[in-house]
Amino acid sequence: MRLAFESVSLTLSGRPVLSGVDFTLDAGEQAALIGPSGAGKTSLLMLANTVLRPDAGTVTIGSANPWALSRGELKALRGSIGTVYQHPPLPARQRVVQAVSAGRLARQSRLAALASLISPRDVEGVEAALARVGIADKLWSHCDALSGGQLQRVGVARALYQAPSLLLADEPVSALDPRLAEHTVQLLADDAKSRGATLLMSLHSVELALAHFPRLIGVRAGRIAFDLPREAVGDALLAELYAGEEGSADLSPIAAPLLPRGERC
Ligand SMILES: Nc1ncnc2c1ncn2[C@@H]1O[C@H](COP(=O)(O)OP(=O)(O)OP(=O)(O)O)[C@@H](O)[C@H]1O
Repeated sequence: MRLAFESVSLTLSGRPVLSGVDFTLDAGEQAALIGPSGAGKTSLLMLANTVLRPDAGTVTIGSANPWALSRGELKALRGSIGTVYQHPPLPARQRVVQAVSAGRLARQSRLAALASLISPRDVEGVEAALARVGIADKLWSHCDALSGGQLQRVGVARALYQAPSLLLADEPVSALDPRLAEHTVQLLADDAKSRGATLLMSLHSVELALAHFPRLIGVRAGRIAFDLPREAVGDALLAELYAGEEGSADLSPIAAPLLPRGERC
């Protein structure tokens, strides 16, 4: 599914967050969003999944402007967009099987969705998605009994189960150890590729972005700083992108974003 931003601007609580954002991902294309904390990566992803509405400019998903659609059409469009959140918004007492099943809710009638929330119908399918992220044993656990990393993997399994045409991921591996992070980014990239889905993923790790994505979009202070094939993203460009980040003076431009979020704040 194609995703296009044209001169998109966003203001939140009276504060300009994004301005003049232009880029296009063709159907099946994959790109990583990188940039310093507070640059606007999450906001951009929330515009792409229609959680936020732009103040100016146009977001086009497939061939549709979501904000020109009827309620029913918008619901259908949202069903074809999957988002992996850094902190998956899962109710504490919900069971993992229900959380993952919910990935397909938007595609069901209201009645079927309600019934499946109470008693998931495709337990095998959900278990298979959980197995892909290594936590099939958590199928019947409550979400509040999981670690942060396990919760992130539930969020990934939910997106895999949904199999959306446009997959958006916001720091989906920030709570995972390096080996699991590597595996999970590869899993999402392979899954999107095998289905011809479009993938846009924000990452603090420039190393992961360079290793797994053919195209990198750098965001700084609410603007696109660069949008280039990975071969063209060198140290000087990265140093400029992350200039002023705490600790960046002591670290190579590549190493700085590799540090876990908490250690950079
Ligand atoms: N609801 C809000 N009201 C006002 N400002 C907001 C709101 N949400 C985010 N912002 C601001 O918008 C800017 C962009 O935030 P955003 O979360 O999109 O950045 P980010 O690049 O994803 O950051 P990080 O890498 O730390 O997650 C930040 O300066 C943030 O403080």
